[in-house]
Amino acid sequence: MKILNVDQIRALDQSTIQHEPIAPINLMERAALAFVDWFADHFPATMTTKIFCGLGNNGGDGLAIARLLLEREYPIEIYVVRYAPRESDDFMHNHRRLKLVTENVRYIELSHDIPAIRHNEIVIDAILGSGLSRPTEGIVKSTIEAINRAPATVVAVDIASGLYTDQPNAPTDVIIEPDYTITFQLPKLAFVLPKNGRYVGDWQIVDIQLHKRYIDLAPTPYYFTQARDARLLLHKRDRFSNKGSFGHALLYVGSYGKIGAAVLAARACLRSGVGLLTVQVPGCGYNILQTAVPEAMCLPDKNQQVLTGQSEVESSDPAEYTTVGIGPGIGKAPETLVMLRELLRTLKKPIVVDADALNLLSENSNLLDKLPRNSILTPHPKEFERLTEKWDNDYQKLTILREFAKKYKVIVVLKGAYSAIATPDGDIHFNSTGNPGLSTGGTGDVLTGILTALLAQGYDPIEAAVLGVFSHGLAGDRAAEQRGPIGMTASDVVDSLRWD
Ligand SMILES: NC(=O)C1=CN([C@@H]2O[C@H](COP(=O)(O)OP(=O)(O)OC[C@H]3O[C@@H](n4cnc5c(N)ncnc54)[C@H](OP(=O)(O)O)[C@@H]3O)[C@@H](O)[C@H]2O)[C@H](O)CC1
Ligand SMILES: [K+]
Repeated sequence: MKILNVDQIRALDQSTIQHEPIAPINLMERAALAFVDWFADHFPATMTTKIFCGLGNNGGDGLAIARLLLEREYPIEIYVVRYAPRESDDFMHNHRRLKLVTENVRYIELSHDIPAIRHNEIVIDAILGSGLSRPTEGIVKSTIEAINRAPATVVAVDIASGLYTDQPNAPTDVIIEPDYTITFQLPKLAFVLPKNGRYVGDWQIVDIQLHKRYIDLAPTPYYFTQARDARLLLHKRDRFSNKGSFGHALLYVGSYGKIGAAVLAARACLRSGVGLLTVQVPGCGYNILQTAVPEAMCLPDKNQQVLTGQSEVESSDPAEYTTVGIGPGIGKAPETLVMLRELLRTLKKPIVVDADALNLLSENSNLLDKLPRNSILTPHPKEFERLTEKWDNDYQKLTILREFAKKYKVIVVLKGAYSAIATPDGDIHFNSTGNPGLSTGGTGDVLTGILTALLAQGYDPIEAAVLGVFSHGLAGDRAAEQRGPIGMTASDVVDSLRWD
């Protein structure tokens, strides 16, 4: 699913009006109805609902929502925040329609007009939407502060008032802090950025049938991966396939004290459909790996403690494998750096690079140029910062991320809530799955195993990254259902992987 910018959203609105065709006021009615359907599914008609409307189209939505909720017999109190002399046409139209069914519309011009809000009430925020053009001030700001102080449940219409759709807010900006945001048709870039968490709450998209062809043709670097997008990427298995059809992956993982990382990555790789798996671990990991993961072949490194790439048994030529994953638990020993350097010198096919392999790259940045094209790097924000530079805000971080992926022609999975996957073409795919339970040791090793398995099976590297990150998050969501987000472990994530 695409994420469009404010100008495109406005143009999409116009395109829908022209091509459907539909009168603007009827489109507003459709949006209001979609909101009210969601609202009625979540809150009973016994709860007092205070709705705060601005003077633009977001406020117009609010007035239409108020009328529709009155029809459904919700006890509604309607407040219009009169911050300017002019209202939008569709606001005025809905104002007139509302006045036909109720006299009960109050106006907030001064602070003392702001009502007290109690804890068992619901607030609907329709003050400002995607038309925000400057920081909130005056009576708008005071109303938002009063709503934020109140103990009520707050639901934002389209986007929290005061939050920019696709540009950074200043730290001093006053913005609604909703429990829910019900947004129209498309996700907004602001929703997937970490600093905005409290200004978004639990967000959901409602479909208002905006012009599909416009959306299909609109250029954007930003995408949001949902289940239906991920499902399209999944390769079907041929009935006559054999284990040779799904590649042979090599994992360079583990060091003394961190063989668990090797086990997790190996298990995840096997649970993600790799044909054959060989795991190279330091000598000390041999018995552990062979016992814990009998499905994998094991190459014990000559060195007992760290990886050097030299094996006890036979010399492993990484080029003979379909792909390589490197990093989980490997540490940063000088011998391991030599191994990484040699790997990057000789290998020309995409690999997966994680954890200490990334830290070795940031300490030896001349190696970045040597990364095979379309390799997948999986840093968390601290690792990414070490590879690049500090950022001031989430938008600047996205710019740095895109530039890095373009410059080195690699795919970067920046891990976190809504992991951001940057491609060498400059696109960013935000992931929709996952939960705070994934913030536990070993889940990154699991992701490396998954991505390595997908590359081994011949997935296009961008598709491997998008699908792998989605499936990892989904497994995390299943694990959280079973164990709860606090009790779940990385092993639970491996056990929850499913590919259907
Ligand atoms: N496109 C869609 O999918 C649909 C959107 N709908 C709803 O429409 C809003 C966007 O409506 P719009 O009128 O463009 O914007 P707002 O309601 O946010 O308000 C704009 C007016 O507010 C002024 N403004 C901007 N910032 C501030 C501020 N900080 N304080 C006070 N006033 C502010 C702005 O003034 P300008 O000087 O910038 O012109 C405007 O006067 C969208 O969010 C949806 O809720 C639909 O109804 C259906 C389809
Ligand atoms: K709003």
